[in-house]
Amino acid sequence: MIWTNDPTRLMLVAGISVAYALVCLAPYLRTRRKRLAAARARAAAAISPGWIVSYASQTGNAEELARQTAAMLKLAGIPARLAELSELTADDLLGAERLLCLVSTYGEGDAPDGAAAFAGRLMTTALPLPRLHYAVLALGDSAYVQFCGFGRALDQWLQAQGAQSLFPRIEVDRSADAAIAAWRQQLSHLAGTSDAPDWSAPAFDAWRLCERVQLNPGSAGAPVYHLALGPVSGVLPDWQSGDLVQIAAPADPDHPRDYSIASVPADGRVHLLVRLHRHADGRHGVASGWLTQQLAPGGTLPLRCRPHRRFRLEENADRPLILIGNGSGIAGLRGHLRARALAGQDRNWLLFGERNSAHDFHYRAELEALRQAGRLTLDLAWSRDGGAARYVQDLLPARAAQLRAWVADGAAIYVCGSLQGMAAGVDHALADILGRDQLDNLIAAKRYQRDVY
Ligand SMILES: Cc1cc2nc3c(=O)[nH]c(=O)nc-3n(C[C@H](O)[C@H](O)[C@H](O)COP(=O)(O)O)c2cc1C
Repeated sequence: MIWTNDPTRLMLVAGISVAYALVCLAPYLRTRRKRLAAARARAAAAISPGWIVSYASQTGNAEELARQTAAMLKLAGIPARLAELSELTADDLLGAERLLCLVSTYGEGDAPDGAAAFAGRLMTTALPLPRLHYAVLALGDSAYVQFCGFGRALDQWLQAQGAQSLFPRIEVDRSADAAIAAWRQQLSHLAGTSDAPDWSAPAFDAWRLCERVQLNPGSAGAPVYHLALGPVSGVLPDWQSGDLVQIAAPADPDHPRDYSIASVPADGRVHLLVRLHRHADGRHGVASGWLTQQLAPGGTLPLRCRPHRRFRLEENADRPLILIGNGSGIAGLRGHLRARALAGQDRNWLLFGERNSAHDFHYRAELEALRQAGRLTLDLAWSRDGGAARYVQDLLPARAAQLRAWVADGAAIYVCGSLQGMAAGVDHALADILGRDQLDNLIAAKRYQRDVY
């Protein structure tokens, strides 16, 4: 060992030692820095992923496609947040890199109920979104004047905020397969994957018409029929009250029609209420004419059940229920009443409107039996009977206190029936009684659900 007291030499030795230590430490520090950065990035991605798949859907088509979109991205190794459009905040949009929007249109070019808050809150403001890349899949029906109105409005708003479109908006006319395939192809391209799962909708099964009864003989309105259907295979699918079926009429198989299910699986049959539609020139509607006039009892029809997530009871199953509807809208509400009877839930209030009590009181016997058993509060409006309340919405003002009390007690409100007249009338009456803010809160809490058409 060489020892020295020379301060210059000592300084030199110390300097060399520090430099050596730094050389040894550098790779460790570099690796640690990288590890920490990766962990930070992972945490950031978990909180606000770069990709958001958002949907606005009334009867579940856009929601289902959004789920499939998110699943496909996941398969390609891209974690995306799946969110209803109204869940997104300005910060979510400012922080996201890619936003895929799958949205339908309702009313007359309007946003679906679940997106009304987004349309009102964010689409009326200016947000700088130059970092955001987005794509829109707009679902609609070209029979409406405002075809894909909400999808188009959303696209325009995003563009106006400086967001960059990943590819031109794709519009889906009545669930057309070609447009959905185009969206899938764009996604495969974006995600860099070619082994995406097939998105074909579930197949139709053969069902049998077991029973058909006209519910309103003598009515001033079009005939309404109760249909009971059973699967030819004998195996009943599992559905929940509030769900829909799609039926493909032989004369128009590419455009299946949706009907609300009026029964529960415990009934052993799918019950539907079908009103015979008549065009101005006297021709019958393609699907309703076939189901109510041509198809003979015992005949078969192609049918598939469709979950209607926005109209199921789900987390409202234990709440008091206020059911409001008119005409054939009683179908979806009756499904809920049957589910409630099975579950032993007695806090049910039905407000229903039709033309004449003598002819149009669909399911009168069973509704009155429920009322007599103390399992249903029943309020009726007959537009042709000359009573004080003509339409179902006219029943509400006189019952404002009771309605507020039920809502304060945690009730959920389900509305089923005509969009024209009824849905808007009921919405205005509810807003007058509860206040628009409370009604918006009920929508956000999924305690105000609508199946209107
Ligand atoms: C009452 C009602 C109103 C509708 N209004 C429009 C409309 O104004 N424009 C349009 O393009 N489609 C309209 N549609 C068609 C829906 O957008 C279309 O059926 C879509 O596939 C529904 O998707 P969803 O299940 O995700 O809500 C309407 C449908 C219903 C039942």
